[in-house]
Formats: sequence, C-alpha cells, structure tokens
Amino acid sequence: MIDISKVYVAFTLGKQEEVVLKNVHLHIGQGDSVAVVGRSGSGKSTLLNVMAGFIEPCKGSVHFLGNELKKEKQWTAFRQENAGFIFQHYELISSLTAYENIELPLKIRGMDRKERHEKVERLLNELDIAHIQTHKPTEMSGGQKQRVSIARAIIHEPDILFADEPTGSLDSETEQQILALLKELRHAKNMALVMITHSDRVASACDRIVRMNDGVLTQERRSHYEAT
Ligand SMILES: Nc1ncnc2c1ncn2[C@@H]1O[C@H](COP(=O)(O)OP(=O)(O)OP(=O)(O)O)[C@@H](O)[C@H]1O
Repeated sequence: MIDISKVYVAFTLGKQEEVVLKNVHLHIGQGDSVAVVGRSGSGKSTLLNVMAGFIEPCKGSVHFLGNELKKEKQWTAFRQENAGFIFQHYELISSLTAYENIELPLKIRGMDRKERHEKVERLLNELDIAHIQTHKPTEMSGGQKQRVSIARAIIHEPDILFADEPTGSLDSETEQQILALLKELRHAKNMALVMITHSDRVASACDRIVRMNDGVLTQERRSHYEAT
C-alpha cells in the first residue's frame, strides 16, 4: 500500500548538513502494523513526516497504491482521505466537547448533519466513550482523551493510522487498553498502523518492528508476540 524507496533526508543548520534518513526502504501493506523504534534523535519522527508528506525527501520516493506522491495537492488528498493521526499529547481542541472534536473532521469535509451524527454516535459506542461525549478535554482522563483522539483520527475511515508515541503519557494499565483497542480497530477496519515508540514493550503490540539507528533502518523483524 505504502512504499518508501531509497529515501534520504538532510537538514542544514548554518553551514552544517546533517543526513537524518539514509537510503530508507519500507513497505507497509494493507492492514499491517509496524512499530518504528530507536533512540531519541535517530530519525523516527522524520520518517513519519516523510510518510505523511510533511517533509519532502531530498532523494527517493513515496508511493501510495502504486502512485507516487509528489505534489502538495496529492499529499493533501492523501492526508484527508487515506490517513489519520494520533499523538502523545492528544492535540484535542480544548474548547470543544468529545462529540464536537470527533465530528470536526466530517464538518470540514462538508458532510451533512444527519450523516455526521450517525457516524459519531456509532464510533462513540464502539470506543466506549458515549458517556463522556459532552465532556471537554479538561474533564477527561488521559485514556479517555486518547480514545477521543483515536475516534477523531478514524472517523473518516482512513487506510492508515500514524501514531506518534500514542501511549507515552499513559500509565501501564491504560497503555495496554489503548494498544488492545488499536489492535481491535485495525482488524475490524482493515487499517494499517505505523507507530513510533521508545518502548520495546509497546512495539511488540505491532506485527513488525523496524529499528532506526542514526537514520538507517537497521532491523526489520516480526514482533515477538505475533511470531509466537
Ligand atoms: N526541521 C529540522 N531542522 C533541522 N534538524 C532537524 C529537524 N527535524 C529534525 N532534525 C534533526 O534530525 C534528527 C532526527 O530527528 P527526529 O525528530 O526524526 O528523531 P526521533 O528519533 O523522532 O527523536 P525523538 O525520539 O526524540 O522524538 C535530530 O538530530 C534532529 O535534531
């Protein structure tokens, strides 16, 4: 589904050039789950930003369903129609309720009120957050905030969910609940997941683990959990 091929990214600070991704290849199939692990500064977020079109590589290509994504218009369409995003700090809009946060992407896409309502209600029930639909983010627990942000990210039924340290602010019990939820949703909706994490424990919730080491994708293996 997504193919990253021979990708190089370099940043220039003053007179110094730092090559942050070096000849990176990665294939993400439909419904795949891939964890990107590696120490701080190794290039994980840069890789995610390349996959989502926020950073243009200086060499190499990104293809989605066989088509190269190159122009800003193609990237915008890909992000709007095919991709969803969740983050460590949720990034919910603080003045909106859970319901309104989840509804917003559909409003932006111009969907009518009745259809929006049906979709939001269904997802509120599926993610077990119907009882907090009138709560604003300050009135939610961390786990509830991440559930709301997952609902907002998948309300338009994307093919791929990008997750940047999605359990980085949660205790270990809530972390396991969110990982189980992501796995369930992935299977139910045949959605791919690309997850950045510092934690090997979190990474093992994915089918595959790739390791960034100074901009080089050094390892690719099946997750311990899935393999056994
Ligand atoms: N916009 C930028 N301009 C210059 N350098 C950058 C930029 N973005 C990232 N870098 C550098 O690229 C390298 C890789 O950064 P990146 O954020 O991809 O690492 P990471 O593995 O995601 O780190 P962390 O786990 O701490 O988030 C770092 O040395 C960083 O300083």
